[in-house]
Amino acid sequence: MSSKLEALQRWVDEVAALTRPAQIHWCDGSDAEYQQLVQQMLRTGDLIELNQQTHPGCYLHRSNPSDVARVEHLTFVCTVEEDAAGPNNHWMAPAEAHAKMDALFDGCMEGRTMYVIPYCMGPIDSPLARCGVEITDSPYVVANMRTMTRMGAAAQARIEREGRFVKGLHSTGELDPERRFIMHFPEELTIKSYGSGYGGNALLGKKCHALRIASFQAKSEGWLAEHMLIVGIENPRGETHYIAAAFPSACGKTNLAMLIPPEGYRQDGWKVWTVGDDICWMRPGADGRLYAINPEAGYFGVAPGTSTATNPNALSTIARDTIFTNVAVTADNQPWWEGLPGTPVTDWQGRPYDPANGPAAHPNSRFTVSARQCPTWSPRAEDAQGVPISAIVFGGRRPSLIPLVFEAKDWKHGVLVGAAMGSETTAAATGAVGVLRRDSMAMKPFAGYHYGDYFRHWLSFDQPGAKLPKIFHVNWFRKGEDGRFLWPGYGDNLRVLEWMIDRVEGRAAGNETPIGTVPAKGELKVDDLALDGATLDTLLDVDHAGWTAELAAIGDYLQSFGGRMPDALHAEQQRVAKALDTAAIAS
Ligand SMILES: Nc1nc2c(ncn2[C@@H]2O[C@H](COP(=O)(O)OP(=O)(O)OP(=O)(O)O)[C@@H](O)[C@H]2O)c(=O)[nH]1
Ligand SMILES: O=C([O-])CC(=O)C(=O)O
Ligand SMILES: [Mn+2]
Repeated sequence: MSSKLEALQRWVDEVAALTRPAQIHWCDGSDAEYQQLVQQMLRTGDLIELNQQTHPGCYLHRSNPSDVARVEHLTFVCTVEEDAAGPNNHWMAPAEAHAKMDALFDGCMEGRTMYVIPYCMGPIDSPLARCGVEITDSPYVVANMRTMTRMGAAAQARIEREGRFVKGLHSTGELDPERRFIMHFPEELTIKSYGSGYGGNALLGKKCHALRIASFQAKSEGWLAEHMLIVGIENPRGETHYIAAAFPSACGKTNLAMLIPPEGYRQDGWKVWTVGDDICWMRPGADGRLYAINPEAGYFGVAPGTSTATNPNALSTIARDTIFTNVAVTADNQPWWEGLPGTPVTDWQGRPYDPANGPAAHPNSRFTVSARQCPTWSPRAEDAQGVPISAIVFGGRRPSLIPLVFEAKDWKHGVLVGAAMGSETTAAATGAVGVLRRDSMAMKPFAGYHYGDYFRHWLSFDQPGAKLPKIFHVNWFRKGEDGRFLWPGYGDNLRVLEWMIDRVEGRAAGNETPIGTVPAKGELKVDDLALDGATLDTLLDVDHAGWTAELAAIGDYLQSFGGRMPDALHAEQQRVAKALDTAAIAS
């Protein structure tokens, strides 16, 4: 055994001494191991078999009804210095947090199996990839980690070679919301999560490692760990542009990453390639461009709303070998959620379906599935060097004001546009839904350090010789007075992406406004859409009075981060505010 593996063995021994499991299982990631876990979970009721004729290899997991989403109020970043975590995080002193967590973990695995999961985030041979080991007492977590990461022997070999890994300790505990904490120790590359079995709280490779810990590492190592999808758009000439887009949780990343081009585009030969649907790690390459990998190997996607009309690619992806969490089931035992045809008979809690109890599927019900099952899976997802990014897109759920699309003037403006992002809250986190909040770069719940330092890090990529992506902002969620979405969305979002690519290629002149460049008349290809001229005008309108108020609110928001907020960002906010003033005087 090498000395590096000893560090891992020592930590596993320490954890075992604390949690006192009946046995320890080192996961190898094999098919046989997965099948064994499934059989075991079918026996214990952790998994329920779905209709194997229609959905081979598909199972349902019903979680505790109090444990169905991320718990942002119980999620902490524990840095030595409080200000390093910033006002965007909950903070606890590391010693206090360790003491609190170790008391919870004390003896918590008695009589149970402790699983040791070596995993790699990113292609196993990629210099951009990073490894971790999750220790858990949940077979459901093991099964999901196998789909979501490169888990098992190859990851362990890389860990032994590198001698460096993120330590993640997890126990579902008693699922008592009063005894539930998700703690991050970025300076120690350590995560401790107790009392929840839900995805974002328990699959530690995902948000805890690949976003909170990785963003902290990325800051000192010169890269970016972001809550972004990565999609390749291939035009009829065979040229592919890769676009990375940050939308908050349950705001359309999976859907955009898998979009199916509108009929006319398909006939013309447009193709879409899915590289990632949730997380993106990017760094500058030798040519000055940003190169991105998807650290994940699977999708943990939102089920409700997924249908043949909205996301047929996702539906084909999840037709087999998928774990569904908190969906409803039909009379013939098929998974069901709002948006699908057919009728549910059993709701997500296993009760006979009664509309009086609310939706049949939980609004944050999810599917876990291998990325390779997606019909548009891009082989470039395995590219060790990553894909070059042509455009970065920010967006959120904004029922008013924010146009369908606009382009930032330059990188600095783009960082402001990302910092200023706002969105209505969704069911992906516990708490009220539909409340507008700032969610800078869609990283409010995930930036592992002070937002002021984070924006400074973003600004630092603007170096001589850098060939940075153009930055855009989109809003698929603008509503009319009747409360309905003005823009058809989904596949038709390709029309907006095409305009972005035209801007990147210098083919579209655009229309400059104080907040950025919007498509000029005729530049968005919407002729074959049932969209009247007035609606399109509304979608692209820049309401100066509304934007003046928005810029003031953005200014207050930036101020709230105090002295760590870079002056350049304040200056940029003032520049845009002034441009709006000047335009108002001129008109
Ligand atoms: N109106 C409208 N709804 C959309 C659009 N794209 C996605 N949605 C809906 O938004 C919800 C969430 O979409 P996802 O694509 O799963 O969200 P995500 O950003 O991947 O979410 P996380 O996995 O939580 O990070 C689903 O119910 C979709 O149907 C769109 O273009 N227009
Ligand atoms: O983390 C999760 O549980 C799912 C997810 O992608 C998000 O909430 O953004
Ligand atoms: Mn997400």
